[in-house]
Amino acid sequence: MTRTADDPIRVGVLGARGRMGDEVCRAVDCAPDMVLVAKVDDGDKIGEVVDAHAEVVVDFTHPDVVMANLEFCLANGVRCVVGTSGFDTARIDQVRQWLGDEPELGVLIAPNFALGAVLTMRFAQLAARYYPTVEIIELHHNRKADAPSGTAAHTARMIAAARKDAGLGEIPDATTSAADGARGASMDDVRVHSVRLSGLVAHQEVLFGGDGETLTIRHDSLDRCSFMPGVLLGVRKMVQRNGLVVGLENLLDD
Ligand SMILES: NC(=O)C1=CN([C@@H]2O[C@H](COP(=O)(O)OP(=O)(O)OC[C@H]3O[C@@H](n4cnc5c(N)ncnc54)[C@H](OP(=O)(O)O)[C@@H]3O)[C@@H](O)[C@H]2O)C=CC1
Ligand SMILES: O=C(O)C1=N[C@H](C(=O)O)C[C@H](O)C1
Repeated sequence: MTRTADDPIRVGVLGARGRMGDEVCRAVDCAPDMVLVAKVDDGDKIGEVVDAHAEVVVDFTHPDVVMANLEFCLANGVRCVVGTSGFDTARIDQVRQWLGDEPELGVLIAPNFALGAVLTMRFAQLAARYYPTVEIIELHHNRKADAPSGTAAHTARMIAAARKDAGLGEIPDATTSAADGARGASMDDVRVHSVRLSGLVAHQEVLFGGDGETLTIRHDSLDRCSFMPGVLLGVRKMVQRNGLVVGLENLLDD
């Protein structure tokens, strides 16, 4: 279907009964320039998004199913805004391959849609070159499916790239662990510690250490509404943009 600027964006939501999906359905319902045309959860047929002529699908499902969802949407001409975690370099390359050399569809994969989380990652990337040591602590509700968080993995990747550009070597660490996991997981050679507690939503600290000083950058999502402006921005941008975008930061200054 061809769209005019006045047409509301037809949005489908995958994972619609989940914590994030439910919030996204409400945000889309309240957006004057969007219409919610399909709500799909586990056990429903994903083909509903095609039958309903969704232009953009928002996926907040599970790392185990998101790739199949993406493959289906792209094969059926539906643009995608993806919040689901679990995207490593291999998955990102696969999505790029599905889109092809001259993409006619757009996909946004955003490890975190909260403005403060995006800024935390940018600030961490800026600070990384100046400090010999850095570790990440991510803290989430205890019903989260995966660890470490997608945001922490992305932050570690950004820090590792900045350290490499600055010619910094391995992070010095003289500790011998007496218990498995005591030093967290190594993501791109950056230590990531995952805390899971009821009562939490989504939080992250990036700790830098130098000579006689530390710098801590912390972000807290206290409510899932913190993700909604980013999700809606992603939908508005990706309805008209082709190709793969990884990270909301790449759409903020457009
Ligand atoms: N990028 C970001 O800013 C954010 C990303 N996330 C990520 O989003 C994902 C979802 O998080 P959250 O909402 O808390 O998780 P939930 O478990 O609350 O929601 C996921 C929903 O997806 C459903 N589902 C499972 N498989 C399918 C499928 N094949 N098709 C459609 N729906 C399916 C689940 O159903 P059932 O329970 O029956 O299996 C569930 O209702 C996670 O990967 C999380 O890390 C979360 C917050 C912010
Ligand atoms: O599961 C969550 O809740 C979140 N998941 C994303 C992640 O894995 O980074 C984003 C945010 O941290 C909330």
